[in-house]
Amino acid sequence: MIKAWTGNQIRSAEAPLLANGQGPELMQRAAHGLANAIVRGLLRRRGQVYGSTVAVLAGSGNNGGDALYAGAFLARRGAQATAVLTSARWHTEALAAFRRAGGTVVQAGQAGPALAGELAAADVLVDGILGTGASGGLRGAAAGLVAALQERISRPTNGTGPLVVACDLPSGVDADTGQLHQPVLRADLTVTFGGAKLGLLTDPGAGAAGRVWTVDIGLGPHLPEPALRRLDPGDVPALWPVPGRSDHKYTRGVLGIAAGSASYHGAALLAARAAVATGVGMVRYLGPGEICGQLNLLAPEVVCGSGTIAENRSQAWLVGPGAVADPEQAQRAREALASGLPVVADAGALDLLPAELGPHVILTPHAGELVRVLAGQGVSVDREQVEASPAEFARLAAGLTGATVLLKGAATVVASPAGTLFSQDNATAWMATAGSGDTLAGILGALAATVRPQDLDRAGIAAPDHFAAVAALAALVHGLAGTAAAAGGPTSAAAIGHAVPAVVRALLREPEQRPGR
Ligand SMILES: NC(=O)C1=CN([C@@H]2O[C@H](COP(=O)(O)OP(=O)(O)OC[C@H]3O[C@@H](n4cnc5c(N)ncnc54)[C@H](OP(=O)(O)O)[C@@H]3O)[C@@H](O)[C@H]2O)[C@H](O)CC1
Ligand SMILES: [K+]
Repeated sequence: MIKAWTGNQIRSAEAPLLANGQGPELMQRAAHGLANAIVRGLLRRRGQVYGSTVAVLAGSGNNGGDALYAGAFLARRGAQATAVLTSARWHTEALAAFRRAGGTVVQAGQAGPALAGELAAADVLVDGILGTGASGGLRGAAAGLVAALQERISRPTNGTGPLVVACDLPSGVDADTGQLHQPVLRADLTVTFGGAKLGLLTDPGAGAAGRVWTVDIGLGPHLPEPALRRLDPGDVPALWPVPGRSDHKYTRGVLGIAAGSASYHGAALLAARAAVATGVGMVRYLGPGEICGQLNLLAPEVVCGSGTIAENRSQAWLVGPGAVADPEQAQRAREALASGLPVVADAGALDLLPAELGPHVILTPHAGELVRVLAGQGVSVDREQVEASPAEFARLAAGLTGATVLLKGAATVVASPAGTLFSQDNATAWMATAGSGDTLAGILGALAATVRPQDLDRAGIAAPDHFAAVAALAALVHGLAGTAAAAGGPTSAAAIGHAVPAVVRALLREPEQRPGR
């Protein structure tokens, strides 16, 4: 499990060590970690550090200090290092060490217009302007320089242009929300200290951070419960509802699905097939007879039922996909939402939410649907605002509705009503295709019906976060299945579902054979 904290949590963990006079030692550990990561990057790209050109953008605070010490280390390894001071103040000892190591220093405010071009030609560009002490976005000369660099360095680089390495976080990324305060120089790699920052694992910050590498600087004993968690493939075996010898279909768990409508069949078919592929004791289906007929052909494992939610005993319900303008499906969704059973509420069901919900109800909106969910709670936001700060709005929606909220996106974020966050970044952009969300809903429904609370407890997930963890697990498996189905090219929602069994099989195998490694 990958854990992340807010900037303030990291700073508070650092406080007792600073009070003990260990500040310089922490900075040395951070700088060494940063320099080592850059050395590895240079070796991969050029085969050697000697003779490479390294440009360090250094702000006035300790973030600039870390970057300057790392620059000094690289200069001693034979790199030609240049520091660009973006403020009239700087970290005195670090700059002195940088100069002693042979580094060249320029002031951003005094440099001519050619500076950005020169920096863009370096082998490595280190962004050490702002760290956790930032307030808002870049200002003054730093803002001008980064805006000019943004124009010159296109991302993704496909291996051309400098290796951009962010020191602790890309300057302009809000450590606590992932919001971007432009201009932000998108990094290939972010080397973060003491613990990952929340804003590096949630969009849009995650998109600006590139790969995130955490350097242990000894804050561990002082860190509180993380503000955000990310499940990784290694977490799956402990959480997966692997059937036991004495299990039968009812003890494994039954998922009821009330999805689809006369005019929309596909969503129900995709969700039901994905649920079957995920491994569930049984899938019951309630909905139009034409869809039952198609399910008989495409997923004969699914049992078509009739009557009410209460009359079709299930461990969990999935309601909403493709359920448009269908009063019977709407009635079933309302019943399921009031049943007290775990419910995955997607698409059409998001417009039918009662005033009182609990964490066992998992809402699965995309950004546009979250806008509607929030409007139902009296909060007026637009899609752009949600996309600019998805973690913040997912948490707000969870808090207001009382439900668990899985907000779909490049990095999918899950918020529990208790305020805990998960984020999963396992998907590929090829998965942005119609029906992909229905497949996710089917996977999640199956897991909501089958994951055992005692396994979640044993994995250290507190009861109020159980359903958020189940949603994160579904997002992880959906992302890995989509990545496997796409295999670097186009894919379809049905193909994502088909890929689930093989992905789960591999996840349950020995560690070195797991996908996503
Ligand atoms: N947390 C740890 O365990 C460790 C952290 N390290 C590193 O330290 C930084 C945090 O350092 P800090 O000095 O507190 O803050 P910053 O380096 O982020 O910079 C704050 C200064 O920057 C100026 N500032 C603030 N906002 C802006 C802005 N929007 N635009 C331009 N400049 C801004 C401000 O200075 P002024 O002179 O302008 O007032 C701030 O004082 C952390 O991120 C780590 O990299 C340790 O080295 C290791 C342990
Ligand atoms: K930075």
